[in-house]
Amino acid sequence: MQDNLITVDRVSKSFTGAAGDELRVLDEITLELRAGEIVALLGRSGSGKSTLLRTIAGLISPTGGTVRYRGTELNGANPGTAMVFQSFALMPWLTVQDNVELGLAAQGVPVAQRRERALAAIDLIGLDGFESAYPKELSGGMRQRVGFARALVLEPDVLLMDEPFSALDVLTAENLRTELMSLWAGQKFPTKAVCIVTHNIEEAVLLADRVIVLGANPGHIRAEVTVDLDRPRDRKSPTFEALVDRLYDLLTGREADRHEPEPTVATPTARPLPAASVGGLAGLVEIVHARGGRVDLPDIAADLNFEIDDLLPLVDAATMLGFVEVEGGDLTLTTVGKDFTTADIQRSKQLFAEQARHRAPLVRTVCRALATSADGSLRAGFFLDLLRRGFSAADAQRQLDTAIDWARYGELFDYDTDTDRITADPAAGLVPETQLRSH
Ligand SMILES: Nc1ncnc2c1ncn2[C@@H]1O[C@H](COP(=O)(O)OP(=O)(O)OP(=O)(O)O)[C@@H](O)[C@H]1O
Repeated sequence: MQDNLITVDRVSKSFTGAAGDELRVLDEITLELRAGEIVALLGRSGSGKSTLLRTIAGLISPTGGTVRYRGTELNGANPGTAMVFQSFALMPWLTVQDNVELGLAAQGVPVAQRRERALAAIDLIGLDGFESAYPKELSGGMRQRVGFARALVLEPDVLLMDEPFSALDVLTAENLRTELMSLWAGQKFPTKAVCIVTHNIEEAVLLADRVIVLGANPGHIRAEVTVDLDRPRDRKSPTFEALVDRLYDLLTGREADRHEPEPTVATPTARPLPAASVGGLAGLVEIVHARGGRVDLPDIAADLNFEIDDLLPLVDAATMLGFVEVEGGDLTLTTVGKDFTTADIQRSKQLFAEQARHRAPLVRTVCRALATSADGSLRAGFFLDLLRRGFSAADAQRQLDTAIDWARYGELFDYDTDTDRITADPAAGLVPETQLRSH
């Protein structure tokens, strides 16, 4: 049996918003990190990956449930972990050597030993000769090497990594991943397990033994997929591609066991609007049409050089509006989607408006509220206040911005910067014309 290092036991986490409202970010997460394995936490933006990783590191305390390290419940920072950050998080005024020594100094390790251990970590991670350099003198890839050395020098049982390659260019990221994997395969790697947060499916399949797929609203475990492929892994092998397809499916498909209401009846907080502009989602529908009405998602992501986080909101938006359907990693154009993309601009706007009004919960809610208003207009703050019950302030604003973008295109309503009000478009027929607010 594998040695269990960290246990996350029914962990939930809520944050308190500015208005005193509670925002649930993690919901009853249970998982184990065991010696000898690399685990990827895969999910879209906002699914709580970073919050979960920080909870494992003991930097955030859970609202419910416990995190245990070797059987002992955490009470502060997890002594068995060290973290590599996406942003590198180096001290600009310290040299490479001093940056790497920092954590050892905090642990009270004597100076001579600190030097020796830091030099070994610097050597291991390929930074030999850069000991006296300052971060600003290094390329992004070299800076992240310092990030790795600084974590590895602590010889943690579990190395935690929060999107460590996503701030690097493609080639640098690939080189660093490959090097990391060969170190992991060798005897010198000073940690027993790795847990990496990523929104990049291929990265997860490339690195991990197990991929834990997180869903959002609130963050929960959707599925766990074992990656039983020999290393080094070949991205082009059919088994690799099949796993990528499966993970795409898990990230885009509906969850049978969760009661996600249909967009036609859901409230704006139960089915948030995906962060997609009209241009973006219309572009995706156009591509699906141009490719014969059916496409493989991983293929278009690769062709367009898109990362999953860029593409999925567009897929979600097009699905919410009923323009495409998703199944098994494939996107299929619907009849209304085909009409939308082939019709003339006026008809296309009309179709968009009809779909948005019925299938985009926030657009529907705003339309209804405007219809019951005295003059077809309401303060934007009214909607923001309502949204703050289910979203953070920034997310509530983003939701309203998306609704306005969609409604403006569909000529349903618009935002008036002078008055800070949302106003029905006379053409939409939401309110009798005699009632409309005059400008
Ligand atoms: N300190 C905080 N206070 C309030 N809300 C927070 C806080 N930290 C995170 N959140 C919210 O929790 C949700 C999940 O955030 P988190 O960063 O964990 O997600 P993620 O999956 O890592 O996303 P990303 O890939 O965008 O970082 C988001 O809606 C975010 O706004």
